[in-house]
Amino acid sequence: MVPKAFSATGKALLAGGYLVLDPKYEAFVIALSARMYALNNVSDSNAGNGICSITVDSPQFVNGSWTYSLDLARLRSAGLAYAVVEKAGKHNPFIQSAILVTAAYALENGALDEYSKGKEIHVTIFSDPEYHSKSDSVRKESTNGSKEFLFHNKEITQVNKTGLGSSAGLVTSLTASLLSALFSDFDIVDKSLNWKEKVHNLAQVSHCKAQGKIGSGFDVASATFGSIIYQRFSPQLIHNVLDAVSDTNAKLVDLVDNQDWDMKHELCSMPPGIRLLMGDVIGGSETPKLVSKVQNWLKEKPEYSRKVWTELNGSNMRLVEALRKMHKLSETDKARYAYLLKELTKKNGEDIANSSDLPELSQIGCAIKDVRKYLKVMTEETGAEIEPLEQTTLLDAATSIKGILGGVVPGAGGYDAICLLASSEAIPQIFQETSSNPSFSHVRWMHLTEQSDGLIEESYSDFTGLV
Ligand SMILES: Nc1ncnc2c1ncn2[C@@H]1O[C@H](COP(=O)(O)OP(=O)(O)O)[C@@H](O)[C@H]1O
Ligand SMILES: C[C@@](O)(CCOP(=O)(O)OP(=O)(O)O)CC(=O)O
Repeated sequence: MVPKAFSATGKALLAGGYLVLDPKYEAFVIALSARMYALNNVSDSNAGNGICSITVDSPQFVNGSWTYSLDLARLRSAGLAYAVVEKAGKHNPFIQSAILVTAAYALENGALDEYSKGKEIHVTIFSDPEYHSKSDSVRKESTNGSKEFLFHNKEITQVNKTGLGSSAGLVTSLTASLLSALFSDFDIVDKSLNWKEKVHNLAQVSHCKAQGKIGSGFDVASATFGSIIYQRFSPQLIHNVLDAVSDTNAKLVDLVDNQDWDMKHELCSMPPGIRLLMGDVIGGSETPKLVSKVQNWLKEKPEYSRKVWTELNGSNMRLVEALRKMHKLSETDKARYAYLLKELTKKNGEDIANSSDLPELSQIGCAIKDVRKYLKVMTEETGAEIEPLEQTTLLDAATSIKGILGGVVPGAGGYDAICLLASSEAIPQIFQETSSNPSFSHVRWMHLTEQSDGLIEESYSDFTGLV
C-alpha cells in the first residue's frame, strides 16, 4: 500500500450558535487553515490470527502514542458495544472511538480480513500551531519547509486549546486515513464514490461516541466539507446516530451508506477581499454550561425565546445573504466591487452601517449589528455569558477601526475569542493600530485564512523529516 496523508480543517461558527442544535435553523461555519493531518502506513505485525493492531502516534505531545489490538471475533459479535482497550491502558477517547467505528464499518464490509493475518496499520497525527497555546514548545519543520509544527513538552490533555475544534479535525482526518488504508477504492476526489460523505457520517458517529453525547455536528461537517451553510440532520437520524454507538455493525453500515442524512452542507465562502480575522482572547469559558443555561431558558420561556430566535435567525440569514450578494457583485461588476473594497479600507464598521451610498456593505454591517443585538438579549435572558460586557466593549472597539465591518463572538460565545470581518487590504493597518491600543492588549490575532475545502489529500513528501 502506498502511504497517504489527509488533512481536515478547524472552524469558526460565525452565525447560528445554539440555533444550529435545532434542525429548523441554518448556521454559517467557516473552515480555517489550522489543519489536523493523519498520515497512514501499513507494516507487518506479529499480532496473532484474528487480531488487528492499529497504532496512532501524535509525536507533538509527550506520551502521544496509542496502540489498540482489536479482537475481530468480539468486534463482530458485540459491534460497537465492544470495549477496545489500549495496550498500556492509556485514554484518548477520540482516537479510540474513531478506530472502533471505522474498524466495525470495515469488518462488516470484509475489508479487515487481510489485517487479521499479520498486518498493522500505523497512523501519525500532526496538528497546525494555531490549535494549541504556544508556551513551552519547540518548532520543527519538514525537510522541504512546507510544514511546520509545535512540539510540546506536555501531554495532549495538559496543553491549552484555542477552540478551533481539534477533536473534530482529528476524528475526520483519522477516519479518512484509516479508510484509505483499508479500502483500495478509497478516493475523496471522485464524487461519484461518495467517500467524503462516508468519512463524514462515520466521523459524526465516532465524535458523538467519544463525547458521550451528540452536539450539532457543525464542527465535523465543516472539518469534512469546508466553509458551509450547515443544517443538522433530522431528529430521527439523531436517534439513529445515538443508537449506532451501541448497535450492530450491520446497522452502522446501513446508517453510513444507505440512510438519507437529510442535512445541509452548502458551500459558502467570504467575498474576495474580505477576510475573517480571529482574535484569541486570553481567558476562557466552558461551552457545556452555556448550552444548558440556554436550554433552561427555552423551557422556561418557550414563546418569548422562540420570538428571539426567529429574530436572531433572520439576522443570521441576512448576514449570509448580504455576503452572498457581495460575492456575486465581485463577479458581475468588478469596478463597483473594487470601489466598495476601497471605501471599506477608509471607513469603520459603525460608519459603514450608516452609509446609504454603500448599501452592499451597510447590509453586512447592519446584519452583524442585529446578530449581536439578539445574542445580547440571550445573554441577559439566560444568564449565560454569550456576549459578556468585556466582549461587547472589545467588539465595539473593533467596529470603530477603519477596515473592520464588524464582529461577533463565535460559536457558543464566552470570553475566549472574537471573530471579525475585515478588508484584507486593511489587515496590516489593523494589526498596527490594535498593537498600540490598550483595548486589544489581551487579544492575539491568529494567523489563519479561510478554507473552501475541509478534508483533502496532502502530499506525503511534505512531511519528510517529521515522520
Ligand atoms: N493532536 C492530537 N493528538 C492526539 N489527540 C488529540 C489531538 N488533538 C486533539 N486530540 C484529542 O481531542 C481532545 C480535545 O478535544 P475537545 O476537548 O473536544 O477539544 P476541541 O474543542 O479542540 O475539539 C484531546 O484531549 C485529545 O483526546
Ligand atoms: C453552542 C453550539 O451551538 C456551538 C458551540 O460552538 P463552539 O465553537 O463554541 O464549540 P466548541 O468547539 O464545542 O467549544 C453547540 C453545538 O452546535 O454543538
